[in-house]
Amino acid sequence: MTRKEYEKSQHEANKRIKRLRRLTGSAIADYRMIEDGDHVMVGVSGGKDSYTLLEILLRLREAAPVDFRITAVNLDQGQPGFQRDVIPEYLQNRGVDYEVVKQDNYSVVQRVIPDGKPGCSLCSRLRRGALYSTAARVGADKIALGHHRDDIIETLFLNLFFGGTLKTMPPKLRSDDGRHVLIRPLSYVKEADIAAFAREMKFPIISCGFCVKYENKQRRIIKQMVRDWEKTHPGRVENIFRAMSNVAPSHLLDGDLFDFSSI
Ligand SMILES: Nc1ncnc2c1ncn2[C@@H]1O[C@H](COP(=O)(O)OP(=O)(O)OP(=O)(O)O)[C@@H](O)[C@H]1O
Repeated sequence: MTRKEYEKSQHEANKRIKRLRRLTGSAIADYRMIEDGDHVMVGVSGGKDSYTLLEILLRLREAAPVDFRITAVNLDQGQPGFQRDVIPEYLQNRGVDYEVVKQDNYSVVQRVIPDGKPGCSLCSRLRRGALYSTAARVGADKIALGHHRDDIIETLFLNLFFGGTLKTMPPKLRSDDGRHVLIRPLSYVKEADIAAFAREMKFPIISCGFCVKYENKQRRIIKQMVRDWEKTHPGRVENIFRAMSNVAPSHLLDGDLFDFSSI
């Protein structure tokens, strides 16, 4: 790499960090995700998204006007080959309070889901349950997950194409039993920025044996569709994302959202 190329890449990296902080800060503010005195439990899976989430939250906390506590939690789901020492070692070195929780979801998914079928929804339900009970035990009032802008767009299309419903992953959600609040501080951040940041930070990424074996192929197809659009139709994906916060119930067909009979 020439000196000029090096300087350019440093400049890009600095801009990216600023963008990640700015977009995460905006999402937190727009949806009032974190308030003074909150205890935020960050789910860390060993993937690029949750390492990035944790790092950005730690940096924002240093400069934030509000005081909040962070506890990182890794759920060890018992999948074979899972490199269970990698995450605790990283968290220890980064100086973060953390817990590792063991729950053998792998055996449950293996028993219930035939090989080759997507196990993601069962897997995430089991994981969600374990994260909720851990949050209750450690006294966390918010649970932060590493989903990002692209996850939100893909989920919109998955629901549209296969669920016949117009919905996605919200940036903030109260659990069905009302006891927990999930937050997605990376909601405005593009996956490509996260991937580049994770490379620059050299996070010790470990793969989730689950997702490889029980992958949702439709999500992969939709991800590719969205990526193709980014190349062939610049601005289209941005518009789709903007549309989700610019909804006109009177120009849709759901009588529960708009009282058409009153017209
Ligand atoms: N084993 C786990 N322990 C703790 N939190 C988890 C675990 N698996 C997933 N999560 C949380 O749920 C989020 C979404 O999980 P998902 O499996 O969809 O992973 P992903 O989109 O590939 O993200 P990542 O890159 O962080 O793995 C993660 O970003 C993380 O915050």
